[in-house]
This record gives sequence, C-alpha cells and structure tokens, in this order.
Amino acid sequence: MQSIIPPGLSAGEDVTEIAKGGVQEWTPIEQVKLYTNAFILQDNKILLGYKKRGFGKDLYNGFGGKVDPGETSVEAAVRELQEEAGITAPLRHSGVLFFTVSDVAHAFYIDVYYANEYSGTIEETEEMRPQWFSVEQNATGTQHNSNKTDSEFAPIPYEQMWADDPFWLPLLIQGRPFIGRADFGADGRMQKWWFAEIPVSSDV
Ligand SMILES: CNc1ncnc2c1ncn2[C@@H]1O[C@H](COP(=O)(O)OP(=O)(O)OP(=O)(O)O)[C@@H](O)[C@H]1O
Repeated sequence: MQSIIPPGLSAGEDVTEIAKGGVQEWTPIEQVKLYTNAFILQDNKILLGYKKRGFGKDLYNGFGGKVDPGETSVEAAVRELQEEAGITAPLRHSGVLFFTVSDVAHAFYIDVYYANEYSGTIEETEEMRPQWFSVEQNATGTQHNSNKTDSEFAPIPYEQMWADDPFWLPLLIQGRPFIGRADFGADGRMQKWWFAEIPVSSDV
C-alpha cells in the first residue's frame, strides 16, 4: 500500500498502514525529546502501570520516561522500568511512536520495548502502580490477585489509556513491529494520526 510517513518518523518503503485520520496538516516540529516505554508480556498477560503523578496522570501505560544525557535509549528503558516497577528485564525494541501535544513545547520520540521475562519483584512506586491485565480479548475478570488464572485478569483498560494505544498495543502484543504518530489537542483527543506495521527485520 502506498503510504506517506509523517514528519518525525523514518522507515523504508515497506510499511503497511494500519490506521490514519484527522485534520489536514501535521503540527510543525520545533524541539524533540527522546522517551522510552516498556511492557512486560508473560503468560497471556501484560504488565501496565497506573500513573500516579505528572504527565499522563491517572492513565495506564507502560513504564518509561525521558532518555537522560549520556544514556542510550535501551539503557534509559531499563532504568525507568527499574525505577517505576522495581524490576529488570531484557528489553527488545518493538516500535517507535512520535507525538505532539498542543500544550507541550517539545515533541515526544518514544522507543517502545517489550520483554517476556523479568527479574526482581514487581512493586508499586511513588510514580506507578503496576497491575497485570489479560491480553485475551474475551477477558472478563476484575480481580488482579496473583493467585488467579490468566482469564480472570481484567482486559486491557483502553478507556483509561492514551487514545493512540489501541492502534499499536495489539501489534506489540503480537510481536509485530510498528511506527506511528499522533498530534494531540489540548482536550486530550487525537487531532491527526497515522500508524503502520513495518517488516520484522526493520531496524526501528
Ligand atoms: C501522547 N501519547 C502518549 N501515548 C502513550 N505514551 C505516552 C504518550 N506520551 C508520553 N508517553 C509516555 O509517558 C511517559 C512519560 O514519562 P514522564 O513521566 O513524563 O517521564 P519521566 O519519568 O522522565 O519524567 P519525570 O521528569 O521523572 O517526571 C513515558 O513512558 C512516555 O513514553
């Protein structure tokens, strides 16, 4: 399929559009800051964190934050996972997301990672409250006790997540690399968006 990769992202020709929409023009990019976002996927469950403060407060998300000077992106991702969930994991790159938010001066360039294993004990921190969710679409559970079976975990709470997440999180769960961009308005809604799957071998 023909596609136009939005400003802020780069990829080869071999991209498959998943979704796009919204207004005519992308928001001009002035300053870009590098971020990470990391997810643990294990036994048909995904570990999300409820953000207790700061940007994205009261939303569920992966664990991540800004890449510090002198740090590589994956080093930052490992550090943020440790700081926010108390665990260490062999993170693997899954995709890139690019966002602008109307009341934030910089754009977000986010390397997204996952791991199927971790070491340490998951713990709540001052920034995040970690919680397992079922990746099965028919999950019905509302309890999150670790003694429960997988299907008794609640489904992914997309209604309490960033509006872009339903476009790319299913790809991450299926091990399908992706790129995407969304421009958010002051009301927290997406004004323009574009998401694509990229070949597994791509060096995203
Ligand atoms: C706009 N649409 C979005 N959709 C999904 N996820 C988004 C996002 N925009 C930002 N994110 C993630 O939100 C976290 C912010 O991190 P944030 O707490 O601000 O960073 P950091 O921990 O460095 O900040 P402190 O300065 O310590 O507060 C970080 O995981 C980043 O990847």
